Amino acid sequence: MGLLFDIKRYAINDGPGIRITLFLKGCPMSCVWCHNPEGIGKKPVKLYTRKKCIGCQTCVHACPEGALELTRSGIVTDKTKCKMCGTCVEVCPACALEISGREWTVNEAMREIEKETAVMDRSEGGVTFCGGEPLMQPDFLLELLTRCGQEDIHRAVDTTLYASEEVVRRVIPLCDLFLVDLKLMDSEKHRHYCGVPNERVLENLRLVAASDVPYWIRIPLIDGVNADEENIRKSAEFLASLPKPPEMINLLVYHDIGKNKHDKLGTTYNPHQYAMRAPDEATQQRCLDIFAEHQLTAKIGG
Ligand SMILES: C[S@@+](CC[C@H](N)C(=O)[O-])C[C@H]1O[C@@H](n2cnc3c(N)ncnc32)[C@H](O)[C@@H]1O
Ligand code: SF4
Ligand code: SF4
Repeated sequence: MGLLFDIKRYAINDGPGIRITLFLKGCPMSCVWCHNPEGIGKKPVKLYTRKKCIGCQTCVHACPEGALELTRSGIVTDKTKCKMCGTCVEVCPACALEISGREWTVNEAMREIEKETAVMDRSEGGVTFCGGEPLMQPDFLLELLTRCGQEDIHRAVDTTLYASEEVVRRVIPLCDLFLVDLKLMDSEKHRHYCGVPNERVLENLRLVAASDVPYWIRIPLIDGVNADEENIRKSAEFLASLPKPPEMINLLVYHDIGKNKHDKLGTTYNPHQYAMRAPDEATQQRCLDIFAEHQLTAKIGG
């Protein structure tokens, strides 16, 4: 069994071709900009969309735990009482409540993947395992990778590589492409913004680069955090020093989609008020030029 919080079909930015992307729940990092904050915790979470709520209180009366209350700011869930049974979600006439994260068997997940076989074949696409951090559920991931391999489905793993060396070594022979995030080269800053240092990421990236499996690098490009000349130059130098360069570097321009998700979770986006902005075109071009100076292929976008 594994915990998924989303499945995206017809994905065109998660690797080559048209893909189905499975989002595995749980992440050891907590990047302040994360656009999937509902995927960070290891357990299911409830999302509430205030603007959809009509205030009927059907959920309040239906909840067997008495965990819900209608307040001036809408429905509030007492997390100490809520057992995530989903009763409120089922009865809500306005679809204002949803639970993100449910258990899937490997067979169930494979059936979803197999539904996309024709599209994947036509477009030379495949399946991408994303998250959260897919390496946080290694047994589930390894089983799915094995099964997809048996069916000749192209497999990409979108990861921070923040995992044990043993897990990375087990994933390498079962994966056709790694999409690896390189968020910040300075380990202290990495810890500051993402909650953990980066040494393990860099060590595991050396392992991947020394293997036969191709990899792409993804950098969420954020002015005020990592789009400065020093960080981009250090990233380029590090990548150029690896046994095998990345096939592609995707610079993912910062967006604040996570804000809306935090509103639905009842949590605070960017609580420390860090200055985070999308870099302007001149900065984006400067970053591309630095990678080009190091004979590395980079582009804006996924
Ligand atoms: C949500 S992450 C999940 C995979 C893995 N945990 C990771 O971070 O690489 C998927 C991709 O979205 C990117 N991303 C997350 N938040 C973003 C944001 N606010 N703006 C741009 N890219 C973002 C990450 O850098 C990563 O490449
Ligand atoms: S590592 Fe990825 S999923 Fe985890 S918090 Fe950072 S961006 Fe989000
Ligand atoms: S049942 Fe849905 S619409 Fe009615 S109060 Fe609860 S969340 Fe709002």
